[in-house]
Amino acid sequence: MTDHSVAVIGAGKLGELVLSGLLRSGWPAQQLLATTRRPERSAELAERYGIHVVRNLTAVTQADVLLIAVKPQDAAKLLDDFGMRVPPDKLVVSLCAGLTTGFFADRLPGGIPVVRVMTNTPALVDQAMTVLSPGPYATEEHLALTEEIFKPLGKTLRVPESQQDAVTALSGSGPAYFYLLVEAMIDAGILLGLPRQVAHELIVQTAIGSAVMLRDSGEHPVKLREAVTSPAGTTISAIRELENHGVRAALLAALEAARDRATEIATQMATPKA
Ligand SMILES: NC(=O)C1=CN([C@@H]2O[C@H](COP(=O)(O)OP(=O)(O)OC[C@H]3O[C@@H](n4cnc5c(N)ncnc54)[C@H](OP(=O)(O)O)[C@@H]3O)[C@@H](O)[C@H]2O)C=CC1
Ligand SMILES: O=C(O)[C@@H]1CCC=N1
Repeated sequence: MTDHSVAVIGAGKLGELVLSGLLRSGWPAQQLLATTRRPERSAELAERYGIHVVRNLTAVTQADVLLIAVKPQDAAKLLDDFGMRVPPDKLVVSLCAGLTTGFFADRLPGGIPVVRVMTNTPALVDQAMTVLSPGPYATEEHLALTEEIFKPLGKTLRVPESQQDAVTALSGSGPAYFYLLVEAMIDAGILLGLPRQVAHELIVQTAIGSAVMLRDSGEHPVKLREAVTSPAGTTISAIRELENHGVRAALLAALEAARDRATEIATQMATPKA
């Protein structure tokens, strides 16, 4: 276990998931700090996790690693407040969708390393997909430290920063697409006359079984789907309807829209308000 201290700057939904994961993995509470905007949120986190919730400037001064977890739209104001006062020995890790490492480097003193990270909400059950990219001044040592923070929360991968908007569209937002599919399939069970609880249990277990099989078999999804699809059987009747309704095309368009939105956020945030 590292002896580094970590501050989550803007501990909302995602920041809390990261904090709780670090505590589960044995990260000492006295090496964790959090900041929030609202005092009632600070009190809630301090009580729930026994960590120090402090002012941004205190966190920036005291912690070694600063995890920036505010909404992208709040990041410029946050950095206006303390960016230029970040001491030189800190590592800044951005969890913000869309924002580039350049956005942060422009608002920090020269030489501060910046790493861009996209993780996702299955961090809550230590099954996150966390993807890292080095930004200005980030060395192998900084990437390794970032991995040390996120590895206990699930899987980690490194990609060039140019791929991060696509990563955001796939794995960052990805849990939402699966939940939508599950929700729709449970509704279909209701349509077919099953009690809601039964439909829920069938679909959740089918989702878990399919996901574990995809991961553990290493097989291509086409092969796994073909094994379910009997000639003139039930599955192909359903698949014909999915294709007729453009589900595949809808997914391609949806993920492209998510990627484009990430890029647009960065452009909007980089442009100072007139
Ligand atoms: N939710 C998700 O699934 C994922 C989110 N992300 C990224 O994570 C980031 C956070 O998202 P999410 O957790 O959903 O959003 P939330 O709104 O839940 O969290 C943001 C937090 O930032 C706090 N905050 C805002 N301004 C300040 C400030 N000046 N000082 C201190 N704290 C501040 C807010 O405090 P308060 O509550 O007191 O107002 C809030 O708790 C975003 O950039 C998002 O793109 C990335 C991957 C997945
Ligand atoms: O919807 C969003 O913008 C954030 C980023 C990825 C997941 N949630």
